[in-house]
Amino acid sequence: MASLLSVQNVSASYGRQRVLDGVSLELPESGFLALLGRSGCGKTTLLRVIGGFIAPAHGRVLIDGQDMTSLPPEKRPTAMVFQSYALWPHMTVHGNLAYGLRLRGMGKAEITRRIDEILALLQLDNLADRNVTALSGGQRQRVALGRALAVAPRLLLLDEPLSNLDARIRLDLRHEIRSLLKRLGITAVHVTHDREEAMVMADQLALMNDGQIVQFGAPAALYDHPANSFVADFMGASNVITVDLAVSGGMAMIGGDDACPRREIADATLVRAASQGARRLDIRFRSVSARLSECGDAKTPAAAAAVAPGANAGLHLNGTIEQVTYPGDVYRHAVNIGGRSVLIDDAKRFEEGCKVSVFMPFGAFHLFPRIDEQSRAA
Ligand SMILES: Nc1ncnc2c1ncn2[C@@H]1O[C@H](COP(=O)(O)OP(=O)(O)OP(=O)(O)O)[C@@H](O)[C@H]1O
Repeated sequence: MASLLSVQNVSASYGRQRVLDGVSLELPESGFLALLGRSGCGKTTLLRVIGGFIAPAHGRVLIDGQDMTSLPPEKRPTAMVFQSYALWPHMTVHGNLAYGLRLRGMGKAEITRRIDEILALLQLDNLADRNVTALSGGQRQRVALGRALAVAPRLLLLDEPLSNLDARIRLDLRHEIRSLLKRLGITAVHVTHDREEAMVMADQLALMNDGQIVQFGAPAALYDHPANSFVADFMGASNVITVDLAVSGGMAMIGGDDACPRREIADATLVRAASQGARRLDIRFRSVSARLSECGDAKTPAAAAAVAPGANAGLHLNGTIEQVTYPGDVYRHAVNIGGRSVLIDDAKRFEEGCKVSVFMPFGAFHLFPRIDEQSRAA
């Protein structure tokens, strides 16, 4: 399918600070892309380059195959929704919706028809004559969205539109915006640093770090198959244990200390990495992915099998409970494994100081071999 939006090798700087570094992406018609990443990684700058508010130092932005790179925002078929709403405070809802249409020289009758449509679509009909300063945050953001949709853009740009709203309204609006855009077949790029928001709203994620896209793909692809340790961490696998890695007889050997008893793993990627000089391995996992059992229990095969069917179908690590909290539904345990503290959720409460066995089934954790610079150079 031809791309509606094509960003080609874009770099941008503020003065001497390079903020985008060779960013490329493609988005098909009706696609919903979230630019995701920590504060300062360059998401908003990329959105502004797409909208024409910032000129890139290198690269091109194409919409429907047309080069937009040197066009100002008003000449692009885009509309932006800002975090701050950016509504005219002295105008009514109707006045705000009409503003952009008048600027575009649209006739009065057509403006009225278009606005009635938008008011109905966003369930703002009964607020048309109200001044926008007398609206709630959620209503204001709906007006801002309506104003952007009224000009029928080819591409809608959303700059953290939900971040000023309270948590409950944010959850509702996520679904409302996604289903509205899908119904209208609108193509959109959405900036957020909220992983869950990006995952539930967008079809595609571009996870950014330091001015580059580190992984691009469907939410499930980034969640289940993170390309590297950074992506895994951002996608919620924030627990990390580092163990030794070696290769022996064509098998990868991991661990070899009290926290991680030595064991073989038949994994071609690990064997290759170990052969290429990786000596350490980061094991990343989510708090919900591991199960705890008391060390005494886990030593008996029956107890281990009760923890997970097929005791060999995963990894066992040894740790000590440092702290227990109850965020709701499950107990959250801070567990010390080989000097590293990780968080593990379990329906059962394990007391502080208790020695535990931590079981992680295969598929529930991610392995990232570390190749240090010396072995890489060799
Ligand atoms: N107008 C500006 N002048 C100078 N530096 C800027 C300007 N705007 C942003 N920056 C810097 O550029 C970098 C990227 O900023 P950008 O706003 O694109 O990040 P972001 O990922 O959208 O962050 P956030 O989630 O906090 O909005 C940051 O280091 C920021 O401080």
